[in-house]
Formats: sequence, C-alpha cells, structure tokens
Amino acid sequence: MVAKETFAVSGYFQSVAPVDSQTPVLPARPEPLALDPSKTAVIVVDLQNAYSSKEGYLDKAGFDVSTTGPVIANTLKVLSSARKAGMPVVFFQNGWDSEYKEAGGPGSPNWYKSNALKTMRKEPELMGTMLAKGTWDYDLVDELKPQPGDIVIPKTRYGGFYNTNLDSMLRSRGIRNLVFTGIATNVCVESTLRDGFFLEYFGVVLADATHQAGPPEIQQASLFNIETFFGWVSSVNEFCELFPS
Ligand SMILES: NC(=O)N/C=C\C(=O)O
Repeated sequence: MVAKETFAVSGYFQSVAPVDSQTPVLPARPEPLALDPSKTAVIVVDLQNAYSSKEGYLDKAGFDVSTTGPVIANTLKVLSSARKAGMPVVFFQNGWDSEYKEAGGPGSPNWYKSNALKTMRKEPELMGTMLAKGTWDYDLVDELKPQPGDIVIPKTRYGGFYNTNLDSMLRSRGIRNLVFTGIATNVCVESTLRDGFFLEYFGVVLADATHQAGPPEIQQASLFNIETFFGWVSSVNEFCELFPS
C-alpha cells in the first residue's frame, strides 16, 4: 500500500518522497512512514536494571518503575521481528566508570542535573552503585541478551549520538531510519531521536515499548513533541505486523 502522505528514503540521500510499492509502510502518527528494512535499525535505549528494575537507580531516586514490565516484553517482540527482517539492533548502555570521572564534576551541567549523581551525593552509601560500569545497575536487564552481530554502545550522556560511534555505525550500514524502544521516553529516547533528526535520520518511537521518567502525562507530552516536531510515533503491534517474526 502506498499512502499519499507517506514519507520515505529515496536513493542515496535522505529525502521526502513517495515510495515504490515494494517498501513496507508503517502505520504511524502523524502519517504512515515507509521503512525499508535494509535502511532501518532498531535502537534499544538503556534497558538496564537502573531504569526498569525495582531497586535500580530510577526507583531509588523516587521515580515510579512499577509499570515498566511491558517495555521489556514488547522490546523482545520488536527484536524478534527486526532480526527476522535483517535490521541491525543497537543497545545503549548509559553510565560511567566506577569513579564517575566520565560523569563530569562541578564543571559539567551533568553533575547538577543527573538524578543519579544527586541521589548518591544525598546518600553517600550509594556511591559506586548507580550507573557504574561493572554493577548490576549498569547491566542490561537479564531478558535482553545482545546476540552476535548486535551493536552495544556505551554512552555517558542522555543523547546516544554524543561522544559515541553511533553515527558512523549507522551510516556505514546505510541506515536512514531509527526505530526506538526503551526508557526513558522523555530523556534518552527523545534526546537521541532529536539529535538523529538534526543528522537527517527518520526516527519513530514504538510508544508501548517505551516508558517515561516522571508521571504518566510526561509520556504523552514527549510523544506529542516527537510526532509534532521531530519524528513519528507507532506501536509494537503495527511494527510486528509489518515485519512478522
Ligand atoms: N535513560 C534515560 O532516559 N535516562 C534518564 C535519566 C538519567 O539517566 O538520569
């Protein structure tokens, strides 16, 4: 099906153009999005214990993680579809070295804004446990085991393009479309999708495979922002129906 309002990648350069009848079209808001699987990667954002597990950083910092379970289950469905369709899978892992040198000191805004660093300064006995490489908090959740060929990218700030090799990993594979799952919609997902927008990537969030940091209305606000200004919003079912596993 070729929708009149469908946006797609045409040729080498990213451009807005009608697609040929072979290109799969993902139902999405604010309009359907053509997703050529050979030009599409799935980005799994920070599905670490820190962000989705009880006793992880977000939980300890006072954010509600009681409804993050479906994000993991839905991401597994997406990964199964993506792998069958031959799409690269990228896992982000957010955090720093065990001495937090990579987090930045008082010369970095991150030192003031990171709720992990703030929580640990308030409760010094937690120092070394939150988002530090080598800890349970930093680990990806058990259910998500990267497979051979998957790309795992450590990052030290919210946006996945900043100070990482993400852009070259994607460009060298001809990737133009990014499908997002993970936590948190309004922080690392949105930051990465926005930076991708500036780099001419077409970003789509699968809403029910993401979760916000903050109250539920924050999820809606972030999705509104994405579909209105920076990209597209779809669902796990729509993606998995388009790319059956
Ligand atoms: N993964 C994220 O969206 N992280 C949000 C907050 C933080 O890392 O402090």
